[in-house]
Amino acid sequence: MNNFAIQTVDLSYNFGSQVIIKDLNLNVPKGSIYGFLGPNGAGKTTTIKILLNLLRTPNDTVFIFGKDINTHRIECLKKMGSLVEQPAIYGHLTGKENLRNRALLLGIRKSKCDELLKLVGLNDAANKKAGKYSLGMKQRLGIALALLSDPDLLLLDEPTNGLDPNGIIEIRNLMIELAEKHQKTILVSSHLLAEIEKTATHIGIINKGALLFQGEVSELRNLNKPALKIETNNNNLSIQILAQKGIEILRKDTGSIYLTYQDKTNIAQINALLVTNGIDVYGIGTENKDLENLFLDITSKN
Ligand SMILES: Nc1ncnc2c1ncn2[C@@H]1O[C@H](COP(=O)(O)OP(=O)(O)OP(=O)(O)O)[C@@H](O)[C@H]1O
Repeated sequence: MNNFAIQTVDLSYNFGSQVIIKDLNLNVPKGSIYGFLGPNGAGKTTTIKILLNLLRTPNDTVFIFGKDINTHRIECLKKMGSLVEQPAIYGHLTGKENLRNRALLLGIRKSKCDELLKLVGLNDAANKKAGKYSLGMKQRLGIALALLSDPDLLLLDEPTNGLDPNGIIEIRNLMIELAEKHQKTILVSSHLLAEIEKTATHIGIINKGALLFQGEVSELRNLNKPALKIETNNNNLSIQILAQKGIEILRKDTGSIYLTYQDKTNIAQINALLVTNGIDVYGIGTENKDLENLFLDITSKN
């Protein structure tokens, strides 16, 4: 029994001679909200297009719910809904008409459109021209269109790009509802960790086409060990004293030094060590690097 909605095996992709995706092994668990993160140009959209079979490689190794996309193309595509780049919306039609047109094409009952308008919070704006929708409303209509065929898996490429804080919260809540109440698996790309970490259960971090981290959000947080921040009257001498005792100095800035520590007792020992060596300790406390900085650290290393 395969527990992954998406699996890729050593996926690679070139545009001409430029390597865009390198040996990418994505594992997106069923039922997860998988935050696919990376700076601009990292290869997120290209990967999503490969997952949707819009771009193909000579040796595609993409499995959707355990099925090889090349040998089970239609079956795989039926399981997927997507929002990539701009949603395909007709501005001169209302939100409801946009959905009904697509439903007609796909042979889906009309009542499904009303259900979806409600689900994405566009009930009140159903009869308004979509051209007059805000960016956030357009994105939500795009998600409703992607949901028409009732796919198990949604691929959303930067759905919150350009949205104001309210629009971002609405999309975030919608994704949580879709995963928790409707058992959808969602892969959502972003270049901002802060936007994803509140929603995602799993994270994959990509840069220059290579996967740098993949795991549960808690595993990413565990990488984020807190540091002990100390301010003294003589930071250089303090560093020497600490280093002689084998304590690892993480970094220093103009006023403070940052080091590793184990627990509260250890903090007291470090303080005592400095004081007994004649150092005046002005301040000592723990500090967590925020996840955004951790993300920058990870992506700047390759
Ligand atoms: N059609 C194309 N022809 C040539 N190069 C391309 C093409 N599409 C994308 N690229 C290049 O592939 C790389 C990855 O682009 P991609 O759009 O997948 O990144 P991304 O992570 O989605 O970035 P963004 O957040 O900016 O959308 C970039 O260097 C881009 O210039």
